[in-house]
Amino acid sequence: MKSNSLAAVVRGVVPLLVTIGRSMPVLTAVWLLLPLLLGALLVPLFASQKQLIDLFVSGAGAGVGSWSERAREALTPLALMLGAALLRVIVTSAQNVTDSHFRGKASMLVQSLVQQSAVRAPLEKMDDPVYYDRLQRARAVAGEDLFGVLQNAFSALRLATELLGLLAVASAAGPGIALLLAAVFAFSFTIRLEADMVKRRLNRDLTRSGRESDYLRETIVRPETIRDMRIAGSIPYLTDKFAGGMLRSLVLRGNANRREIRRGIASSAAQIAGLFGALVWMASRMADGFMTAGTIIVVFQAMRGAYGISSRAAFPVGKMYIQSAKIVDLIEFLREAKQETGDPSRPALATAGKDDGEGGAETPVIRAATAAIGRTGRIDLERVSYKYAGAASETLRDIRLTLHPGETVALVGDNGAGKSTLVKLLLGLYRPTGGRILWDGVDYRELEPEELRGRVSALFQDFVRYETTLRDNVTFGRLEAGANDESLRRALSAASIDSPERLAGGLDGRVGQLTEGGRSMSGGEWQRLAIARAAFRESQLLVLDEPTAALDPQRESELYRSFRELAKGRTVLFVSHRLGWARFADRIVVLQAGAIAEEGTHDALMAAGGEYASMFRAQAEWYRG
Ligand SMILES: Nc1ncnc2c1ncn2[C@@H]1O[C@H](COP(=O)(O)OP(=O)(O)OP(=O)(O)O)[C@@H](O)[C@H]1O
Repeated sequence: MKSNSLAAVVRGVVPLLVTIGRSMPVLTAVWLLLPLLLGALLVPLFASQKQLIDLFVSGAGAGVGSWSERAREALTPLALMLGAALLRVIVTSAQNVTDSHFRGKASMLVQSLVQQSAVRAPLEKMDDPVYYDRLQRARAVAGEDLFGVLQNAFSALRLATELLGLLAVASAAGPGIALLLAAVFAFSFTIRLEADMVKRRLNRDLTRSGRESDYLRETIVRPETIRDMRIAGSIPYLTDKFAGGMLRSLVLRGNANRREIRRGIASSAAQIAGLFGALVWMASRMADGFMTAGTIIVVFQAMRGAYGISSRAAFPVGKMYIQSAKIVDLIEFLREAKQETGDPSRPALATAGKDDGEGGAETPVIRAATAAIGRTGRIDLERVSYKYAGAASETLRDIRLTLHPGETVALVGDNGAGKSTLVKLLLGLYRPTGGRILWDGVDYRELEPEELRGRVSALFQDFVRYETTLRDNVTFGRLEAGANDESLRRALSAASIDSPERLAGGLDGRVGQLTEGGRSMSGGEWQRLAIARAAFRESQLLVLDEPTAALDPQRESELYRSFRELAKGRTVLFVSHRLGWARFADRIVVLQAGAIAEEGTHDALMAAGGEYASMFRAQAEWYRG
């Protein structure tokens, strides 16, 4: 067993319990204390048993003569024994109820912590495969493994407190007996745990290699395989391979079983020797009049109880060893996320310039900036550049661009030119790695992220399909304001959905296949819903990244007709490869390999005969051809 495994269990489980305890201190305290109480109750239970045995078996009740007198004398220990036994039953039931409640709530809490960490993380993080992978692992551990980890931690705690109670009982015969019991327990437990771990690892390895055996077992007897193998003369090779694999796993399992049996024998021998030694010693003390029969019997019981624990505890502790690495991973993920994003109530937009570890607390600068935002809605990009983490070169270089209030700008360019990246910077989802973006002269870094979020809306290429009601799909665009049916219908109509009844049986009709009776939708219908969602936000800047990619020509022209409605009173930036759309923009910006190649109206760019003109002619030619 690796020496750092126990450290990993402690490093994982303790901070996990601290994290949970901070959010639900009472429930955690009760969850931890009930097993302690159960262990402590063993002491009066055994003490009263000892008293009763001494009273009736050895007649040790000094000065007590008749049976009736002894019976009277026995009332107190009897009441104590019954009381302790009854209390243990009650505490056990309370503990079972608390345990399942605690585990359910704790699992919910940790899952929500992981979710909060993910939604608050700067969006650039999602582009980092290492982070994304860790997030997925943390999500899986919080969702699937945590329940089991807490169950094992609870079993281990319960057995540990019971062991402490039994040690306290054994110490009635003297500290030497308690020490002997502790030493035999430690020996038995360690070797049983080791045997358990060896079997677990073997099972894990055999599950992997077993997949190949399963595959061969299935494949070898298929007619097409037999035909193929006969022609190739490979029958003996595959059957030998299968038999060899099976034999190997049999040998390994046999070795592990024999090892477990040897460990079991060693453990039992140590336990019997311990028990025998203790009995001999106690009997000799009894002969000297220093020990009663009651003490010997209860200590004997305590020792047997502790030995039982040594084999029962191997299972939950062994499982925790296996799970500890995942829990350490989860805890580190949560810790790092907290350090990076601070206060959970803070936003998901990139909080550039607020990496002060304070989670972006509101400062006078930010307040003043927020008050200034939105007076006119002019957006300036000043020498903006952007480089993805781990990328060899910059995706955007030296972008200088102004979006005037109410203007419609088309952003065009080849695949990979950097259009979507520019969109994310404009929306405040990414922070520029060079230069700055200003809204009415105020640097994005000084703006309150919620304020900025309130002024922008977007439709992304990879728009989300919310498998809920039609109404939710639209109102998710602006949850804070109450939505009446009329405004919802207006937004739907701007996305060329004139009849929600026809689409999904009404505003409250369900869409998607998640629930029974949900209307399954085509890609284009989902896209129109996403457009309606973006339209529903009363934003100053509307960004549409390929808004028509999934639409058929009929829907596309319908959307074009409602586009003016969509653009009314706001600045619109849209990205499209269909240059027919760009023709109607106030201005066209052509991006080429991360830099602005040209800029102007359709007519001006066509007259200039540059990149845009050649792209437009190529597309027009293609349609004509
Ligand atoms: N997460 C990322 N990490 C590294 N490079 C990236 C990442 N995302 C995009 N890129 C690279 O940045 C460049 C610009 O990508 P972007 O998606 O902004 O281009 P685009 O103009 O929108 O392309 P398209 O027209 O195909 O949608 C591409 O070369 C792309 O490979």
